[in-house]
Order: sequence, then structure tokens, then C-alpha cells
Amino acid sequence: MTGPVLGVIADDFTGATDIASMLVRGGMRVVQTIGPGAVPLIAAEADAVVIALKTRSIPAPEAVAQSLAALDALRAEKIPQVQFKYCSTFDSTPEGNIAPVSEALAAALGCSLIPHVPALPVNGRTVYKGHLFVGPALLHESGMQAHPLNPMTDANLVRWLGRQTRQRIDLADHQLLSQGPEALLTALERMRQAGALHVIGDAIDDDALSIWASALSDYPFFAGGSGLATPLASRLAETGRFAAQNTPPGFASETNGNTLILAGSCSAATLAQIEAFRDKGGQIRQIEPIALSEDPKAVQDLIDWASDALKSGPVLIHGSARQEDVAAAQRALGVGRAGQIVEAALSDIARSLVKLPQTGRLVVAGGETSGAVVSALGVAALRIGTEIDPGVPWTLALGPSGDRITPLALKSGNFGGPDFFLRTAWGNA
Ligand SMILES: Nc1ncnc2c1ncn2[C@@H]1O[C@H](COP(=O)(O)OP(=O)(O)OP(=O)(O)O)[C@@H](O)[C@H]1O
Ligand SMILES: O=C(O)[C@@H](O)C(=O)CO
Repeated sequence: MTGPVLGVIADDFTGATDIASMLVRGGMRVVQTIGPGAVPLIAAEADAVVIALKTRSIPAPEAVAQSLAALDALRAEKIPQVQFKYCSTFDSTPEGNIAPVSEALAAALGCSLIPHVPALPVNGRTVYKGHLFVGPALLHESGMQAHPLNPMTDANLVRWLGRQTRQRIDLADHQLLSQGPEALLTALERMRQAGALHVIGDAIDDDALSIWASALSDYPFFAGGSGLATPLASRLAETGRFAAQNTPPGFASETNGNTLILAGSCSAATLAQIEAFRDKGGQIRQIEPIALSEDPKAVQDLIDWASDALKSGPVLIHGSARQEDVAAAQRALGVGRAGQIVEAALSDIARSLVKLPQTGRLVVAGGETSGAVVSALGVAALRIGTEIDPGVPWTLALGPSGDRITPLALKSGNFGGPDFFLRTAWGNA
């Protein structure tokens, strides 16, 4: 029982912290690295290593190259089991990147079957007969059909993945799962022998995920969301692969100073969390990309305001805006530039404020936003601590030589309850 038993390659930053948190729930000590560079530095202290990449929306050949480099880092640590983690809403386009990346990783590992388990029931993402639901709605009627980068216009995952590959795709459906892990394993082997490379897995609840976890506990490679992580970790502990721990570190309470929240996500969940913070009388400012593009000094003004405001309480700064305001900014500046202006401003604010004694901890909302802020702060790795809400843990951000940067929470846009910011700002998180 030495060294990590599971390695994860995640296609975005908040998705990486999501699965890292789910593995902690299952009793694992988990570290997350930003890219593969810090893996040799930190892997030895963990049961699972999660490598965060930013490959979800880049061209497939680049995503494949970066994912293979991450796999090399995991193999150098002799980690026996690997998951490719993608979004529980299967975020991808007809070009990829789920099929190209998973196929390249499977080939490098000598695996001829790729089980996919995207479901995350705790956050409402379930798969039935190969169709992905978000809460009560089919994926393509859930709002995801209007996603700016990867509009998800078909809930049938076998069909959707089929647009990304010529390989055969089979379905392991709910009825098969109900026969238990042995029957599932036998069926997977039969599908492999019949020529399938990919198998989309149903899972409508945590019981189904436990069956998947039992069936896959000896599989060297599989792909999917973070839902499988807790039951898999429990299964690996039960079978003696690592010694489970029950008390993850609570990094947020280790510092004085107030919470700084930076939000770039424009998701419904994040907008509601911002309103709850405002209703509670929290100190709050909005940044607007059009105004910023005309007055670059505005960022410094905000930094000056926030460094003072943080002395008396938590602060929230958001680019996040309603769809019509985002659309207006995108029309004026272009989609890419509008986003970059917000990301650059939030990154500058984080860089300036994080080192002040009045800043006790940092919360960032949104995957792209988190990627920008984490890069600006020079974060190389995160130790994963207690869970705030499903898929969102407190972490301790470390620099390239293991130096402490700040307690940090990275929140996927749609994750967290309405009081998420309140709890990170005023405690009980
Ligand atoms: N007012 C605004 N106008 C235009 N773009 C904005 C505005 N506010 C934020 N943005 C941009 O919108 C994008 C939001 O993406 P991000 O990945 O951070 O959130 P998300 O998609 O909700 O999160 P996740 O990927 O975790 O689901 C960022 O690039 C951000 O800079
Ligand atoms: O799987 C999820 O839903 C999240 O971890 C994520 O990747 C959101 O972008």
C-alpha cells in the first residue's frame, strides 16, 4: 500500500476539484496538480492524484497530446488505475474531445474497452437507456443546448459519441445493471469481444454507481464524471488497496482574514448565489467588460476598494451577468475578448489581493474563470480538504516548490446551493 492507487486526468479545473472532492468523500487522501508538472513533487503523499488540464474546448489533437503527457506522469508514479474525467453533462462537440482523448489514453494503456460512466445523481445528472438527464429534463432541453462552446443538442449519448468516432459504441443499460456487478462484467467482456470499443453506462442513482464501482474496481482505465468516484474509493478501501481516512483537513478555518469571492460564471446557480450574498448585505462590486475595455484603470480602483473592504468583511467581485447583458458585451467586443477581459480583471484582482493579511481565503466560480485565476496565482498543486457542497471542496493552493499560497475553493458554474457564497464567507462551510 505505497503510493497512489488511482490517477485521474480531468479536462477542466473545476471538474478536477469536483472529482478530487468525491474521492476524499470515499476516504482518500487526494492531491490535484495543475498540469502534470507537480506530480513527482506531491504524488507520494496521496492515495489519488488528479491532474487538472484545460482540454475540454481546445482542438482534439492538442487535447490528446496534453492528456498523453498527463498519462506519462501518472505512469511514472506506477499508478495502476486511470480515469479520464469529463463533465457530467458530457460537454463535447462532434469533433471531440471525449472520443479522441479516451481512445488515445486507452490505446496507450493497451485497453480495448472504454466504459463511460458520466452520471452524477447527487447533482441531478442521470443516464437512462443511454439518455442523459439534467434534473427532470433531457440534456438537450436543459439549457445545455445553448452552451456557448459546446451546445449539447442530443441527449442520446451513444448517438452523440458516435459523431466523434468510427468505433463501435454499445450501451450497458439499467436492466443489465440491475443484475449486479458480475453480470455487468460478463456483459462488458462480451461487448468487447463483439468489437465494441466504447460502452455508455446507465446510472440513475447511487446504487447503480456502486454496481459500476464493483465491476470496474480492477479495470485499468475508464472514463466519465465524478459520480463514480466515491463508491469506487470505498470499494478500493474495502478491498485493501489503501487505508481510508475520515477526517479531511479543513483549510478554510486555518487562517484569519476575510473571504474574497471572484465570480465569472454566468450560470443560473452562480447568479442566484450572488443575489443571496447581496441580500445578506455583503460588500459587492460588478465588473462590466465594455466599461473595463474603455477604462483599464478601473481594475486598480477595484483592487484599492477591495483591499480596504476586506478589512471589515467578505468581498464578492463578479463579472457574472444575465444572458442579455453578456450577449450585449459579446456583440460589442466579440465572445472571446469579452470573456478574456473579465478573466484578466479577476486574475489581476486575485494576484493583488491574495497576499494581503486581510484576505483569508479565496473562492472562484466558473471553470474558465478558475483556470485563469489559478494560472495567474502560479498554483502548481492543491491539497484537497473538506467538502463545502457536493463537488466543491476547500483546498490549499501550493506554489511550484510546495509553498503555501492560499486556502482556495474552485466552484463549477452550476454547483453549490443558493447559500454557497454565504457559507464560504461567514462560516459553517
Ligand atoms: N459580463 C460578462 N460578459 C461577457 N463574458 C463574461 C461576463 N462575465 C463573465 N464572462 C465570461 O464568461 C465565461 C464563463 O465561463 P466559466 O467557465 O468561468 O463559467 P461556467 O461555464 O458557468 O462554469 P463551468 O465551466 O464550471 O460550468 C468566462 O470566460 C467569463 O470571463
Ligand atoms: O462533471 C461536472 O459536472 C463538473 O465536474 C464539471 O466538469 C463542470 O464543468
